[in-house]
Amino acid sequence: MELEIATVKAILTEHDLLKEIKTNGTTLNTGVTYDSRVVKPNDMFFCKGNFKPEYLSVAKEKGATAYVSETEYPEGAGMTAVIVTNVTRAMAVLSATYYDFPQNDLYIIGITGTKGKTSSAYFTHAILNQKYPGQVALFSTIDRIVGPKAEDTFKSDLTTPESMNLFHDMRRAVDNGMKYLVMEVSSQAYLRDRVYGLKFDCGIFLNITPDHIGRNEHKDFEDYLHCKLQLMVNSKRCIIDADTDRFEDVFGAAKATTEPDQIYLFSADTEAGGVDFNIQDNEDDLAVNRFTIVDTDNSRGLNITGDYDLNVAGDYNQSNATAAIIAAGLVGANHEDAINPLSEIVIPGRMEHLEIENHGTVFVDYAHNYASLHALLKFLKHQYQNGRVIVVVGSPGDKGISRRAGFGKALSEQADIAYLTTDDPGFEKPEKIIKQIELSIEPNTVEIKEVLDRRDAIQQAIELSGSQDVVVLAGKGEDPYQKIEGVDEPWPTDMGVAKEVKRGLIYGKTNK
Ligand SMILES: CC(=O)N[C@H]1[C@@H](OP(=O)(O)OP(=O)(O)OC[C@H]2O[C@@H](n3ccc(=O)[nH]c3=O)[C@H](O)[C@@H]2O)O[C@H](CO)[C@@H](O)[C@@H]1O[C@H](C)C(=O)N[C@@H](C)C(=O)N[C@H](CCC(=O)O)C(=O)O
Ligand SMILES: Nc1ncnc2c1ncn2[C@@H]1O[C@H](COP(=O)(O)OP(=O)(O)OP(=O)(O)O)[C@@H](O)[C@H]1O
Repeated sequence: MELEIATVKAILTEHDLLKEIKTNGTTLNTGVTYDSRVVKPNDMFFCKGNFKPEYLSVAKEKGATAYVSETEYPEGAGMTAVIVTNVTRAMAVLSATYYDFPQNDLYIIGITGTKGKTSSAYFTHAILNQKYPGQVALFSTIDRIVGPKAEDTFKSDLTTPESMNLFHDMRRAVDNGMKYLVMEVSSQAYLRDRVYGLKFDCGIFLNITPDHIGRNEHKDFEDYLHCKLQLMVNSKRCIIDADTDRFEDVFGAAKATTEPDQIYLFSADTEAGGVDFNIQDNEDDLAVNRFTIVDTDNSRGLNITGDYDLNVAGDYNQSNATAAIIAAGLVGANHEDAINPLSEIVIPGRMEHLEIENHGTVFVDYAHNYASLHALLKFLKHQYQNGRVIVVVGSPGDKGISRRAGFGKALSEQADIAYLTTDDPGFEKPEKIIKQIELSIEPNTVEIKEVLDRRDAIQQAIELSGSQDVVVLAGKGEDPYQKIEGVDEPWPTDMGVAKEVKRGLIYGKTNK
């Protein structure tokens, strides 16, 4: 792979991003990076985000010969300086060029929504992989799959990677023979130009509720919505959950660039008119999640109507699965292709459960804002009508401030006992975060217990529970870290702790 300076000039000019190029005579770069720690000789270095000029000095020392930046730096003297109007956009278009436009060899399905992106991505991947084995890549919050071998699956750092990593991983996927890519598209991906210039073959919009507002994220809800809508604007086909808040905005964004016959709507409201597919909920308890997709408009020609059993509980997962079934249906997967993968699928950290004799059933779930915690607790409360809903939850520091009030509200509405504890406090004090959640709990609705140590909180919640109760460990899913003051402290996962407690209860000792 290489990038000629003449090509850099042409691409940046085409995208109206070039201010000037001050060349040091180098005409070709053999590598690209935005991290001085991994620079190799003759790399092109991108100065982005919370960049510090000393990183450029390090990059130069290690042999980088060109840099791309919005301003010229004395530290870059002697290097080719590519000065641009917007460095994250420049990084996106130049990364696509460097990796030789892998997107052109992939059918790309992008999924956005405040909740359900990962679940829908796993459902879509599973169905397509059944139809086209070994040809479907997945870029999700949990895993990235870029090929059929074990070494082609690895953990993700971000929901949607930085553009350079995105195109790098797409190239790997294409070289490994992948033909389809299912990827989550966070609002941050648009805010930070991670998918700038990318056209999606199919875009899915699931839902929107307030989240991701605050420092480092969106300035307000309208900005959050605006970013999410960009997936509809940039998709050739659109699938929309018609039950979403702000439906008219979402539909409007889709219609702006997509012909009506390429927009597919579905609804969990069986009475809803004007949609292409209705979801009929046949049974949604913990053992069975059974639904039927009813086609209201046979002219769409997809062979996906019929009954489905979903292995992941939660009525909201019927909507996530329907979006996935339609998306896969658009590239040839039919009802038969979808039945088995959906009836077997397991998604790490989503609705994982553990039975503990004489104590409650423990659920580990990634619910970490109002909408998801509310949906989860409402579902479980309905399932465990004779028991109590005991929730262990905290809220992360340094981001998603609105989640704190959201947790308080969801707990007030559905929980019986709440253990307020630590979850990725970052540079904030967990006791302060806990107080903020507590202040949002309606008086006399929930019994509140403050237990700062998450391990203790989980243990106490399980020990307190009786056989009819449900214990919900919310927010972390299968996350193996606690983020504390800039350090990722290893965490045995919520399920790991629950299993330890179970062993302790069985063998008469705890493993603390
Ligand atoms: C606000 C935000 O999105 N920031 C992302 C962004 O940060 P940044 O560009 O400022 O980078 P930085 O890590 O502060 O460092 C500045 C630059 O200096 C470079 N550097 C740094 C140190 C050094 O020694 N040398 C060096 O060159 C870095 O490589 C970087 O290019 O680029 C970094 C990668 O370069 C990301 O890790 C970082 O994500 C942070 C950690 C983050 O938490 N992002 C969240 C908000 C996020 O993106 N979430 C969404 C949504 C998830 C959801 O829907 O739930 C996601 O898509 O994951
Ligand atoms: N459609 C939905 N509506 C409401 N809640 C949902 C929905 N889908 C999933 N959830 C809840 O949200 C949690 C997270 O789901 P999932 O990981 O699929 O969403 P996500 O959009 O990828 O989340 P995030 O952006 O936080 O990574 C689930 O564990 C479940 O509790």
